[in-house]
Amino acid sequence: MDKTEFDLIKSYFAPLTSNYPEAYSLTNDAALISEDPDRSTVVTMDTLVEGIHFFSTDPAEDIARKSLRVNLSDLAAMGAKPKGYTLSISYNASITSEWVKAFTKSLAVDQEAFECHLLGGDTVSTPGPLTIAITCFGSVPRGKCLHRTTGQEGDDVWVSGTIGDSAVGLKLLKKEIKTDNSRAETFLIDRFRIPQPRTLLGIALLERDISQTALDVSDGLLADVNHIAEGSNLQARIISSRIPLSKSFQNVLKNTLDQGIQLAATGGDDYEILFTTKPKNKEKVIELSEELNIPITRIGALTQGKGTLLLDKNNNEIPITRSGWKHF
Ligand SMILES: Nc1ncnc2c1ncn2[C@@H]1O[C@H](COP(=O)(O)OP(=O)(O)OP(=O)(O)O)[C@@H](O)[C@H]1O
Ligand SMILES: Cc1ncc(C[n+]2csc(CCOP(=O)(O)O)c2C)c(N)n1
Ligand SMILES: [Mg+2]
Repeated sequence: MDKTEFDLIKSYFAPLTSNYPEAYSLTNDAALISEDPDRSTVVTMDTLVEGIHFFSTDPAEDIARKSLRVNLSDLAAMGAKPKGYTLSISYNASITSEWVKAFTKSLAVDQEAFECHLLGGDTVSTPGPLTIAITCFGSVPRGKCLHRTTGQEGDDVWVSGTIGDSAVGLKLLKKEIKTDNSRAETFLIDRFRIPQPRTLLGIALLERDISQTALDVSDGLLADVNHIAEGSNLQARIISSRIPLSKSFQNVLKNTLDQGIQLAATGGDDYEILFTTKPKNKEKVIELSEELNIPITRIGALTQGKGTLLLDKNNNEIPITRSGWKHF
């Protein structure tokens, strides 16, 4: 690294606070967050570690986007509007100032797109892998948010976007599978590297009272829906044929689609919103899907019982050995 930590902060990080005066251009020890009496602040954090969450060969721009966007996805799952974030980077010896320049340039673009600002952070060195930790702040109407524990018996289970693209993108990057369809390959790898937080969907679900129960799919669809099942003391019944798969996913896995659906249901890194609603809200969900131009698919329901079942067309349970990512 040819710059000191103070040079990095001044050259690359301070400009990211330019639309947030209470960060004082990173010249103080900390920043302020002014409170709005009508809103509650939502806070979440996610840490990304090289080799665990991304590859050292991923472009700096994509590592930046992924670090911020996985946090924005958590805010969306709470129904929150993004506001700002703090950023801690543990640099190892392979990181150059050119890398930091590309990383912060990409953050600037996302800040604009998602209307959130850098508030502060921390800069350290590490003998270990590059590690990026972001704490993100957002806001909701005072005291109101989407929960994991409020599912009701008879609720429909819905999911945004398509599921499983990232898991296939990861397998392509790891060369565990191959395809000669280069357009599909690029699409799937982009889905792995560049999550699309469903910010407007989360806000609309909460503010229009369409749903009170949601989370974002990060570990794996079945593992994550099970948080809602467990938290709500109910059983989630997911119909395997209803899980939305992209054309690229289907094309690349066309010879092994049965295993492919299991990969989609458990692979993780989707960053789509999974939510439940009363069946009477079906039309509102369909209207919202059209308004936001995001596919939203009904994939199952909550019933009396325990746990999460993946069901085939004949309502028989499909056995699953691993429902999602586990760090240990
Ligand atoms: N080390 C920790 N200390 C305090 N709270 C934690 C810690 N780890 C997780 N949590 C809290 O536990 C809850 C669940 O966190 P978890 O990381 O499993 O969910 P998530 O962030 O939605 O998933 P993912 O990390 O896969 O995106 C959150 O409320 C989170 O703030
Ligand atoms: C290089 C590489 N190998 C494997 C994966 C898969 N992966 C890692 S963590 C995680 C769950 C979400 O993380 P967390 O629970 O920490 O938020 C998933 C699906 C990846 N993203 N990158
Ligand atoms: Mg987390």
